[in-house]
Amino acid sequence: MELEAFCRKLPKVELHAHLNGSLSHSTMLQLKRYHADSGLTDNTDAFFDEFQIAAGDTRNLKQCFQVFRIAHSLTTTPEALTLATHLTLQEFQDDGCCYIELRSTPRDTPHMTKKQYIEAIILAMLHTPANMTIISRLIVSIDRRFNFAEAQEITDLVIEFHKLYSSVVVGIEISGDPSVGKFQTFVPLLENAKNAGLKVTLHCGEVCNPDEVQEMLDFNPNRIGHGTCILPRLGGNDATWNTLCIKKTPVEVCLTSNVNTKSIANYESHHFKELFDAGIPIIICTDDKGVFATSLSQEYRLCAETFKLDNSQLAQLSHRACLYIFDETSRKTVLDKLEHFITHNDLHLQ
Ligand SMILES: CNc1ncnc2c1ncn2[C@@H]1O[C@H](COP(=O)(O)O)[C@@H](O)[C@H]1O
Ligand SMILES: [Zn+2]
Repeated sequence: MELEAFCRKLPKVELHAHLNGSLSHSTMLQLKRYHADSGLTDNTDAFFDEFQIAAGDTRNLKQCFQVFRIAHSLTTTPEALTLATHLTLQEFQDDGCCYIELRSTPRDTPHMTKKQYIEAIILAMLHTPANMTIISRLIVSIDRRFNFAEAQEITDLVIEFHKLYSSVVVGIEISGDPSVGKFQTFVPLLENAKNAGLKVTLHCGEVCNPDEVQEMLDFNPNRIGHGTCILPRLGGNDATWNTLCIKKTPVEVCLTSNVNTKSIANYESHHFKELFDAGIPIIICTDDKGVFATSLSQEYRLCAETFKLDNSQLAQLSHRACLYIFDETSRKTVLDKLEHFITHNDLHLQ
């Protein structure tokens, strides 16, 4: 089987995907049509094409955070959010993804509150179109630029919704512009969420800030995203790298995102290699498949091509990723699917 086809067929789990960053060109067009049909204002025409990166182009992180506003102006009502969620889940399913933890930052808009924002995604996940088999769960995001009160409002909502819909709302995370805000602001809130049974993942080391990386690893999150500036050669230090090697905190690796935002110079020098060799759990993810014009199967293919992995090793990566999904009750279902694929394709796990 061709590598591209294999990567698409391989049952995969997506554990790091921001909803508004995952909107494809076609989803955005459908959202624009919904706006037109509903008589809602749509002011995205002038900069619509800036959202998805052009082939071969890069964008630094700061520029990246500007383009999310384009998607945000198309997801301001519960109906638009439902449509965006369903279309995005369908695309992940079509790409061979069988379980996804989608994450999103609740926003107050002229048409809904933060509470209605979260509720709309939960209901969209509970009431998927009939042909949808992908298992979807929600991680609620806190933006680093939020002050304590704003972050507390979101944490309280997540805990409340986790009690009501524990099968859907599985985690909380910190994201947003890494040069803004302080991790320590959110620690007491994350502790509360943890105590309420939620899992925690953190965007960690997207920019050089070894003190914060150390604080994050010492917090013992269930997973971290990116983990770029942890190795000494990438702006971390011996202490941060040693801590990661000892704790073996699972890392959500987003190759295209890291290279497109210039966090990493090129694929060959990506820290995947060191993480892999050190036996640190790796989960291949997309981050923002809409913004970076990628897909989960493309990330697996890139990984195989860059680091010379064979099909069994790719299956092993996907298999191992299943161990770190937040919804433990879905783990067996997902593993069974993958093991069935492995047996029927003559692949071998080590
Ligand atoms: C590229 N690396 C990244 N680093 C940090 N945060 C990121 C990100 N990519 C996306 N986000 C976060 O996700 C939001 C968009 O989705 P939602 O509105 O939440 O669904 C962005 O505004 C940012 O806060
Ligand atoms: Zn991210």
